[in-house]
Amino acid sequence: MSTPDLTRVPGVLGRIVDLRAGDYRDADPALGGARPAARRFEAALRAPDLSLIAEVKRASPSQGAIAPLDPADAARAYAAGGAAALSVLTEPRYFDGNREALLEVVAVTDLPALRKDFVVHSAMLREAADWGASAALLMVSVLREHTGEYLGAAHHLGLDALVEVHDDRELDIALEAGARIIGVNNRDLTTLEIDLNVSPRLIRRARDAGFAGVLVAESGYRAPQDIAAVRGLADAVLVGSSLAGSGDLARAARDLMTA
Ligand SMILES: O=P(O)(O)OC[C@@H](O)[C@@H](O)c1c[nH]c2ccccc12
Repeated sequence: MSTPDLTRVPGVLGRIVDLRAGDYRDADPALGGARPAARRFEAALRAPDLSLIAEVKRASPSQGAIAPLDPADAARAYAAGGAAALSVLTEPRYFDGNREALLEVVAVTDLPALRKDFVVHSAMLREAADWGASAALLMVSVLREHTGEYLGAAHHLGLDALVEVHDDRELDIALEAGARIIGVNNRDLTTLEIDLNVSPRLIRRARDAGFAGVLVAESGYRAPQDIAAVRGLADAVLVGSSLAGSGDLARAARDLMTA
């Protein structure tokens, strides 16, 4: 597999992916044999109502420390609060994530889990599958023209892929690559600024282009009114900070999704 040219990735995102690429520089790129596709993450988001993907997020570059969550406790609380799927940060420096967080979450719930990291090496996908994740995040802002290749690798490993975009050009790449699940990030990861109009706009564009897969609105959702803007448009919302910092994760998840 080829390595994306990370020198073109700007801002905060560029710093994070550089460090991640360093972490995996000597990792074995082999994917191993094909694994069966369970499609559990995708299936969980295909419910008639708007689904919640709740994120185990202890810190972020924009906020610093959010809450010292115990991943297993957080996963149980999110499940009790009605989440359809979970997202677990495994990036260590900026998000205080790690492998153990994902392993603990997978051990205590039946909900499908997404490995949320800055995938820049095929070994990161093999790990995601080995650790029990149902899906991995693939960021078009990082992978660019390699997105299709990484999508193929994820599928080879039996993983679903959440292919993340933030603008029109990235959406075109995701559609062309054959993504089955597309996430639209309201946050510009190069500046960390949030614009809640990005998701509805690009989700409409994807549907107008005939995309029949799953669409996820990501980042910046704090109140039921924010969620209202993507009801009937998105299949799911991905929410981290506002739930993680709430003190009562089950209740916060339930309240946020109540129309
Ligand atoms: O904490 P928020 O604003 O609810 O956002 C959650 C999630 O969308 C965000 O953590 C995220 C979206 N894409 C990413 C890529 C890498 C790291 C983090 C992210």
